[in-house]
Amino acid sequence: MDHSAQQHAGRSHEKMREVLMHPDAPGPAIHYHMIRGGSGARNITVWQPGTVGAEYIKTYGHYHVGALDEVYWTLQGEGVAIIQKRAEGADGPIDDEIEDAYAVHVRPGDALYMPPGWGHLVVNVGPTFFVTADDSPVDFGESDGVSLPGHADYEPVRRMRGFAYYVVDEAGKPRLVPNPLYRRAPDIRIIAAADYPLKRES
Ligand SMILES: O=P(O)(O)OC[C@H]1O[C@H](O)[C@H](O)[C@@H](O)[C@@H]1O
Repeated sequence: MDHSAQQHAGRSHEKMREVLMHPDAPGPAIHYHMIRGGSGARNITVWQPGTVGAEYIKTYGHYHVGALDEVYWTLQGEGVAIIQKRAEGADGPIDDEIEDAYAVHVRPGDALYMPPGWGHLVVNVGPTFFVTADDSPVDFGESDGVSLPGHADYEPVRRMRGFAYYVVDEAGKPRLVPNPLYRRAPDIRIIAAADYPLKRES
């Protein structure tokens, strides 16, 4: 089957306003570009450089549905990944209580593991396009499988207007700003990829 005409999508500023620190700040029409080939051919994501109301351009962010995990390989540019785990309540995860979180500085050659259940987004903190490859699956049978795949849950992120931390530009350097809508989140710092402890179990 030739899916090449359906393989790409862009995340619009209108959609991103749901999760921005400053939703009314101006931004590029498209924040990032996605090309999906699935776990075999890989998915490629290209972030625009720049900021929106001081916040660096980022992906929307999502939690995986079910036990799906994912690896991101940085191909070009400089990024910060935010990975966060919600507390578990009697009725499932509690969206505004983050039990554990990491902010990881990534550069070309770094591979970053996103474990099942952990939410993840990635921010472009450099002056160039930021480009990654990843191995999450794609289903072209879904109505919007490239832009909004069924294995990703965006709703908790929309409700919380983003993740527990926004990554903002402060005099040319990334700084974490807590999202005040979260009731609980660990106090974290940006760490190097070499110090990130989560790994795929083989
Ligand atoms: O799904 P979003 O939060 O918009 O983030 C976008 C990215 O997320 C996933 O992890 C995909 O596998 C990437 O290929 C995609 O480009």
